[in-house]
Formats: sequence, structure tokens, C-alpha cells
Amino acid sequence: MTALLEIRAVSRRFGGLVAVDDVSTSVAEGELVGLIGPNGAGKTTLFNLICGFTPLSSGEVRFAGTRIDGLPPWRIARAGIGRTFQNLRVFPNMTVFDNVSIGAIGVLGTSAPAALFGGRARARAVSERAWAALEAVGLADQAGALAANLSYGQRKYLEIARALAMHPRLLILDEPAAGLNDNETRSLADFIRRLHAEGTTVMLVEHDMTLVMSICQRVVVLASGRKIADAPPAAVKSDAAVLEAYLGTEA
Ligand SMILES: Nc1ncnc2c1ncn2[C@@H]1O[C@H](COP(=O)(O)OP(=O)(O)OP(=O)(O)O)[C@@H](O)[C@H]1O
Repeated sequence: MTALLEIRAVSRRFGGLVAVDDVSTSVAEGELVGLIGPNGAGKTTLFNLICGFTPLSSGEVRFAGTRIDGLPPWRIARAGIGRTFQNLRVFPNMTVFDNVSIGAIGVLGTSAPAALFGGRARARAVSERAWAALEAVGLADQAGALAANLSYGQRKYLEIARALAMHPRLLILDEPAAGLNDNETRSLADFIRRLHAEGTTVMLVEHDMTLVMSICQRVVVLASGRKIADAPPAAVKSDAAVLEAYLGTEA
């Protein structure tokens, strides 16, 4: 299977601290991969390295065969990596529709249709993508509402919709279940499964072990910046190094 995302011997140091230490892994087109690890394991740092929010200290990141490390986040987004954030980045005083349109505008800015047909075609493309993304997350009937009026759970879906409006080849979800109750988490699991079944490649960083183990095809485990496991959920659950890393910590 050809890798869509390749992470090769990636490290990131903050002063004397090695937050991500020589990590290699990959995500194939169509995969649903989880990234877990105890607090401070380096999960968010690794995501930020992939998305260009943090520079690498060493190693390389390739997407669809091309090196993307060193590129600014907007170039990486345009290359086809859409992400959500652990701390929601929703604009409360904008409508739901406008919040989602931003995702499409970001990637369609200098696209071929924009260059060829000008502003109107671009506006139509943005609008079509925004509506489709809102339909996909079940928020189309809230399109005109201010984002501030959505519930916390709905705002999480709004952020996913914004990433989907980019038509990403890889969707990276950073702790989507954080702050959701059990019912909401089950709905989220169904939603991510559906997205994946429809062909979206997903990488998921998540503390909720049940969610990760129930939906992911493969799970990468970090501890103190190092990769300690990279296997299907059943194998990870019984892996001695993983059990030791989680022993005495909240899984
Ligand atoms: N900008 C930064 N400057 C200094 N240290 C940092 C920075 N970002 C992260 N770290 C440190 O790097 C280590 C890994 O942090 P990171 O947030 O990536 O872990 P995590 O696995 O995402 O943790 P959590 O599950 O708690 O979100 C931690 O020790 C953290 O304090």
C-alpha cells in the first residue's frame, strides 16, 4: 500500500526536552489511524509538526510523495491536509455558514477555477463546499445561526465541517471527543466511521481509549516522545510496553 503521509525519523526538541523523538510511521490512503499516549507523550507536537505549526528539529514529512516539512501551514492545508484543533477555533460572532466557508476559501484562493472563471465561480465553489460539509455533519439547518449559539458538541462538528470543506485527502482530528458525554462520543464514533467508510483518510489523536480502539484500524502509541507501538487495536491493547506506559496514568 502506498503511503499518503510518511513521517520519517522525526524529532522535535524544546531546549533540553525531546518532545518527539525519532518517530517514523505512515498513513495509507483510506486508512483510519489513531494516535494515543499518556499526557505529555508528544501527540499534539507530532500533529503540529505534520501540519507545519511547529518546525522539525530533524527528520522529514512527506505527503503524497512530496516533502512538506518546512512549508507554512496554509501550503500544507492546500496540499490536502485538513485538521481540527484541541481547543476549538470557532469564530463565535460569525455565522455557522461563514465559519465553514473559511475552510473552502483557504484552499480555493488561487485554484484553477478561480483563475479561469474569476470571483463568481469561486464564490459558488466555496458555497457548494460549505453546504456539503454542513450537510455531512448535520448542521445545515443551523447555517444562518451565530456560531456562539451552538452547543459545545455542535461547535466540535462545526470545526470538522470547516476541515471537510477543504476536501482534504487526509483529515487530522485533534481530540474530537474531549468534553463530550458518552452519548455524544458514541455519535461521534458513528460519524467518524461513516466518514471513513465514504473514503476519507483519517488520523485521530484521542484520549478516549474506547473510541480509538473501537474505530481505528491501526493505533500508534507514543510515550515520552518515542513510538512504542504501531499495530492494530487488539495487539496494542495487550502490548507490554503500552501497558507499562499507561500504568498508573489515566488512560
Ligand atoms: N512550545 C513548547 N515549548 C516547550 N515545551 C513544549 C512545547 N510544546 C510542547 N512541549 C512539551 O513537549 C512535551 C509533549 O507535549 P505534547 O503537548 O505534544 O504532548 P501530548 O501527548 O499532546 O499531551 P496531552 O495529551 O497532555 O495533550 C510536553 O512535555 C510538553 O510540555
